[in-house]
Amino acid sequence: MEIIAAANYEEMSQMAATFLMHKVCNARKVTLGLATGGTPLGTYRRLVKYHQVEGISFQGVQTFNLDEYVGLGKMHPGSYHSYMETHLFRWIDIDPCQTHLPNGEAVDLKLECARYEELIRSRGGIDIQVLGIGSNGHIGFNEPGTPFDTRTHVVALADSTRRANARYFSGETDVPYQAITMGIGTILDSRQILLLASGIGKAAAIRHLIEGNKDRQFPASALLDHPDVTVIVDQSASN
Ligand SMILES: O=P(O)(O)OC[C@H]1O[C@](O)(CO)[C@@H](O)[C@@H]1O
Repeated sequence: MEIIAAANYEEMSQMAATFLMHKVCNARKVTLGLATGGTPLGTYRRLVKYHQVEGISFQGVQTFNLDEYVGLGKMHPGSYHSYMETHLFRWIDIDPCQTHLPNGEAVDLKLECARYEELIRSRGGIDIQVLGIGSNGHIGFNEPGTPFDTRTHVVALADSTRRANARYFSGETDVPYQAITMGIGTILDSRQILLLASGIGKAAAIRHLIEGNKDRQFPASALLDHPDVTVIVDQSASN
């Protein structure tokens, strides 16, 4: 695991965008695994700039997002479909047929998880998976206690996660109770992983990760088994 220290959020975002652009520019086709939340927003802003200012094309890129809330329509402002459209997809020339998220409105959620898992596999797997980290160590929506070999599945969200994400809704009561998330096993299948952490609220989680003890109660520690993980942390997250 390579740990890179950035001075601040802006530098972390620039480093992450450069890392991703390197892959996009050097391969005819690339599959990115994408995350939501506050952390990757600056990275996405920079990817948009690479397209709009430098003319870099995303036509050879396909994407798979980590997760989606159960019960929210794609157009719901709190959905991750909506987040991705607002912050990235609508501003770049990516083919909409090449952007994938789980369908949180599926009638049969188990079937939807199997479909998503199979789609990732049949499309050749993920080249680089971008991850944020929850203050409790969650990756995607895999909460503490999740076995490290899980595939895409439905999860009950931890109260702390619902509280942390209430800022994207009109209040905590509006935050869904369940989500579909790639499993930890699905994430570990990615050929490369780029984990980003910013802010003092992530410092304890980053310390825990760097300590290097695998622990099911700390989902991010599953990454210790992966051969190609880069972690970019800003100064406040590395304290
Ligand atoms: O980047 P944030 O907003 O701190 O969120 C961290 C993590 O929490 C989630 O938003 C889920 O709660 C993940 O998607 C994200 O990686």
